[in-house]
Amino acid sequence: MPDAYPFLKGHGTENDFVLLPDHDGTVHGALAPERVRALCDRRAGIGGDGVMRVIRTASYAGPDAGTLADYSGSAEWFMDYRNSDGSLSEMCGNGIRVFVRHLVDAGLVDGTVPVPVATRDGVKALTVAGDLVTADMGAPQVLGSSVVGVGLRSWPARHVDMGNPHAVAFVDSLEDAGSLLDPPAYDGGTYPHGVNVEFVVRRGERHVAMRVHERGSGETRSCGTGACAVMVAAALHDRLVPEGGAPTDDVAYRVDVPGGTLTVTWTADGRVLLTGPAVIVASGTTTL
Ligand SMILES: N[C@@H](CCC[C@H](N)C(=O)O)C(=O)O
Repeated sequence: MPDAYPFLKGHGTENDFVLLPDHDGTVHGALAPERVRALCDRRAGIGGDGVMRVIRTASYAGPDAGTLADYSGSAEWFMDYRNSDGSLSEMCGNGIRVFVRHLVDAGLVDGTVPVPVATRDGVKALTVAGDLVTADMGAPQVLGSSVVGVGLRSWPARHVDMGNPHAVAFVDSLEDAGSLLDPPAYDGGTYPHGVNVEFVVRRGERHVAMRVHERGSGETRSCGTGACAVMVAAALHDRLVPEGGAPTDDVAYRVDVPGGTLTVTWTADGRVLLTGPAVIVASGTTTL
């Protein structure tokens, strides 16, 4: 590994990421958890909710490379995503939108046509329209119910899988979840690999607001997969979509997060589309 190597910093609705270009897999080797933690450190590092290595799918040689090899024919680029604690996640909805913003800015893809990107949850298609980037997140899995807790309080939660696990709890006030410095309590039987927990309030018709405690990153200012899980839970609660079914027409919700606003659409053919801003705000070199 060189002494200094390039990085970029970007965010989507203030869910922020360090991007590490390593196109041919020659710069970083295995991305050790302690390096991810150092990069994400907001005082001693660059700061971020996660790290994304920008690597060609065919060049990735990590332990799960066998699965990803199936994707290399359909997606040139792989989003190698890590949470700020160094753990892997299958998917990151804001991250993949920032990832594609970088690919377009750098001239690595043609942003006028859908861009396929490989993730640990399969290949996603991204489209860019001005400031907005839309990720086709595929079909949600609605898996039943659970309970989450903060301190002495607990709430029923809907289990929605967007490639990664979510527990969505409707609350009276976003303040109910308190400071969220510690992870909410959850059922380890339902979520053996941990869970992202969303607290949701209604703001109006097809309009909700949320806070999130992300697995591996703590409370963040936004979570794209979380916004999708919240929208799915809200549309089911509002009976706009039948339990176990898909919408008859496209259904769209505005989802406010502390860092901005996302739009989530559940399409008549059962896919969830996540739309919002995504920007690159800095680039440089780092020795971390
Ligand atoms: N912020 C992301 C989700 C990142 C992964 C998550 N913390 C997990 O461990 O599943 C998003 O925008 O979806």
